[in-house]
Amino acid sequence: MEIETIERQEVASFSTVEKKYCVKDFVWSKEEWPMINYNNFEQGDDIPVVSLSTVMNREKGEEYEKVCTDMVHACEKWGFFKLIDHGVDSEIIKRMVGRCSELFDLPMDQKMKGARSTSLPLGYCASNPDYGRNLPWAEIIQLLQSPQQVVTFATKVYDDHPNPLSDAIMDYMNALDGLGMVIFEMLAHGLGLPDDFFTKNMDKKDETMIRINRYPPCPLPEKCLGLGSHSDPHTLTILLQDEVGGLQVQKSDNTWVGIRPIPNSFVINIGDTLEAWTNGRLQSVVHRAVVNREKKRLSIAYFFSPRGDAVIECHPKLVGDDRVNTRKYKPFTWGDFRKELLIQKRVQGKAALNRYLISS
Ligand SMILES: O=C(O)CCC(=O)C(=O)O
Ligand SMILES: [Fe+2]
Repeated sequence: MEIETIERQEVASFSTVEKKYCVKDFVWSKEEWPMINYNNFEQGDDIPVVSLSTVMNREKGEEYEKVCTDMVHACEKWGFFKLIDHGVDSEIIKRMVGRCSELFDLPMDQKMKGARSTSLPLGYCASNPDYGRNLPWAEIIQLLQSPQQVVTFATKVYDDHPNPLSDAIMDYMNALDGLGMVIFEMLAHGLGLPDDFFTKNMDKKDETMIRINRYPPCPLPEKCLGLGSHSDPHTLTILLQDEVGGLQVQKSDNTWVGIRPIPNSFVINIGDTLEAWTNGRLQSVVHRAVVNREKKRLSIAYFFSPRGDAVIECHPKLVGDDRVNTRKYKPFTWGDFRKELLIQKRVQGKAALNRYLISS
């Protein structure tokens, strides 16, 4: 089929009663067209795989030290690693994936009952109209780690209470919270900081957010993106991706590499806030999601955040070591940083974090 004909097609998976989309609305500017396919993973196979099998429920010995160091090295070099043997109950994951897929398969008018409001980006959204041009080829649900908000959302969509969707989401969030605290402690330990350096700021969960992304098959994947290039602004992301593939990470030479999905694993990546908190030691790396013609894809990103009043200031141990001998970022609170993010329509690259850079 001619490209022009494809571009004129209506996109049923994103169109609502109020707004009809055609493929052309999702075409990105040329510089952003993905040059490697969703299922090209070879270049990304160097991204480290970390296993927790030898550290879960064990005394903290030599093995623990080694895995902490490996984790830190992965985050210094790549900002990303794959986590296997993570101990999260596979039933919880299966239920979460099942319930979320069911939800995305519902008719649009039912999903729109849980639509996000204009003031707060929480709830269901078909693509992301805030982007103006360059619309993401994705349906997105964003919710805070708040049982009340999750129940309200699920009840709006399904009109019933109690509800298997909200139970699945809450169980998943709670399980990932536990895993996240383990990772934060290991990163702090591997950096030579007190183990609770990060976690002591994470006692409140309501700043933590989940984003569930579903990418329908796309008739023009060479000109569209599921999610444009961005870094995650929060501290740490635990990402679950299904077996399809589509997550790509930008290397320091600006080339893109695909992350091969491994069954029963998570992808962990460092967010901007943790980069600042570690004086740039751990890298928040730009990534994106590409789409494909044949298969729908599901990914679930869980973004950890500290309390709003937590001051993001690196530990003195990370200043003046042999790598960095000055402080790179002004201290800021997560609450202030979050406010900045809400004002921006699209987070592009690391513009938000760069505001706090101390110019040298
Ligand atoms: O779908 C993916 O693999 C990436 C998702 C992502 O980067 C995000 O939600 O921030
Ligand atoms: Fe992301």
